[in-house]
Amino acid sequence: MSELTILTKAMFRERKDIAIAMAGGFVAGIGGVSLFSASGYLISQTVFAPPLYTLIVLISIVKILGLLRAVSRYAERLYTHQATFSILSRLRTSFFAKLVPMAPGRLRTQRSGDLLARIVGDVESLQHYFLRVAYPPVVLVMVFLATVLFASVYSIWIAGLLVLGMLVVVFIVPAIILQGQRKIRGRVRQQRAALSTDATEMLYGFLELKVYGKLRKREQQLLESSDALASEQRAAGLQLLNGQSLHTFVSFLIAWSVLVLGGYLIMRGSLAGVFLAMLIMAALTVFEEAAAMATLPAYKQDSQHAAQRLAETVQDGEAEPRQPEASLRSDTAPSIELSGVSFQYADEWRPALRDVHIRIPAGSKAAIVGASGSGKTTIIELLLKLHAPNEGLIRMNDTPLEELHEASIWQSAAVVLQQSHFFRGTIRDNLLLNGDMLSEEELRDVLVKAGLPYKSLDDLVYERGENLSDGEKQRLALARAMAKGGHLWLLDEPTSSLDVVTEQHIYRQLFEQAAGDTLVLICHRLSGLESMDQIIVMDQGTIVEAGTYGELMDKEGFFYEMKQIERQLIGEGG
Ligand SMILES: Nc1ncnc2c1ncn2[C@@H]1O[C@H](COP(=O)(O)OP(=O)(O)OP(=O)(O)O)[C@@H](O)[C@H]1O
Repeated sequence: MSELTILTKAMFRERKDIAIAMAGGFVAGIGGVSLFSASGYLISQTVFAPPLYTLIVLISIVKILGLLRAVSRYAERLYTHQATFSILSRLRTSFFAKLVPMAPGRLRTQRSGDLLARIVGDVESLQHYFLRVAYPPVVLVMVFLATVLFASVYSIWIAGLLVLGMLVVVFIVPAIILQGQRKIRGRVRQQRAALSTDATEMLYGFLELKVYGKLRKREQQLLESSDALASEQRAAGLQLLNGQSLHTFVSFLIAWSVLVLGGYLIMRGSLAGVFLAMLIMAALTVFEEAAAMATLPAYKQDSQHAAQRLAETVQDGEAEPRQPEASLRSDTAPSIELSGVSFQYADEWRPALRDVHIRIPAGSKAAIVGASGSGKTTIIELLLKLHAPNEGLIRMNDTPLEELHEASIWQSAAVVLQQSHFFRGTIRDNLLLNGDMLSEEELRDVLVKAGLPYKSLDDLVYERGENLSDGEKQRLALARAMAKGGHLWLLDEPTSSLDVVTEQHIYRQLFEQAAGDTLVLICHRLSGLESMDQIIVMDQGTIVEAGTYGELMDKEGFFYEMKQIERQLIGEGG
């Protein structure tokens, strides 16, 4: 139950609304019982032709009780829902707050469709915990006890029968339903996760599936997943209906038992006959109030499982690191030093980086080149503190990275990652991710510098930048970094989809803006690296060469070889 602690805490914060809701629920509950009991009594009384004023008083009481029940039920609904939505918003913010720091690490390893279902569905299903699991039994027991107390005034036996009925509907029937729901709900959740993964994959991979002629097969698979989910849901629904029927059966059984017992007590002379209808009506109404107990197990199962999965999502991941106080100075270009850095991704069998030593003086420009998979991106991710090295030390401005608050690094850095994400909105929205206060003029200027002079700030960007070419996406990502600025530039293959002419134009603008800043550029193309202060050549997680362009060419080593191959490929000659 520890996963539900966060829920309990959120509920505690809404204690005022919950207390009002409970008061409302209690008054509505006993109002209902009193209303129907009074009606039963009124009907019985009419047989004795009582004086008119007695009937008037009784009818007025019935009317007042009806009104009281309606008003208090309204208050109960209003406050329970108010509390539920507040709890839900607290849960969402607390869950997302925990999720954000782990985004680069843990979230990448999860199936995105299933994760999406978890984040949205599981948080939503927690809203039922208060409304359908924690709240109803408390109010119900209060109403039951009040009814039992009321019944005991007339007959201790009938009161005892009601207690017995209460125990059965509050504990035994839900326990039976829970037993059945446990298995079925587990299967429903599995199928739902499978369906959302299949749907997400089909949505994202639609074009590839179509081109490779696999769309039909995937559609079939999706339909099968959907049918399987529907059939499990049907089974769960049926089981729940059976549970509700059992509940209704027990309720009627108790009401009939009250009738039989009441008849017996009347015959024995220990109960006045005029009260029998009242007691039967009280029994029927109080069990009707208990209808929520039949659906409670299903909601309990769902909320408990949702809380457990959410807790797993945020707890099993890389532990949220406690952020140190020190900040990277954002007003000057930082120096960078990696000494003996090794790093291995969690589920990988070989290290991505092995004993890497790099020194990038403040304000200098370094290019990292090397074969695909040689660990270049990993270096940028380590510099951004998205992961921590397994061995060795990374320093910025001579301060170890673990002593620097990660947000201060992100704030100082202008970053272009290999895959940038674009949001639905306009070019302007996508440029101003940080809400930076740049004028229209400055934003347009940035677009021109990044090689997008033909784009307007109001041009629409579809979800994930679907309406942009790969080259446009890269230029928009560069424009975003330029708009943000900073004294540390971390650029991971920012121009790999661009033609050489556009690339050179952008580099000129970029280097002009970054003059005096520290810049790390990962690139595959080796042209234009002459101006870099150092070039680091990587292979299989290690540095095989480092030096200026001239030094590396003179050395005729790894870089020289790569350059020769590139020249042959593009027919540059000489
Ligand atoms: N998130 C990850 N989880 C597990 N392994 C990873 C992850 N990212 C990268 N790797 C592995 O780490 C190694 C280095 O990857 P990295 O992305 O740093 O290479 P790279 O030199 O930037 O490659 P490329 O030029 O293709 O972008 C590769 O073997 C890769 O499979």
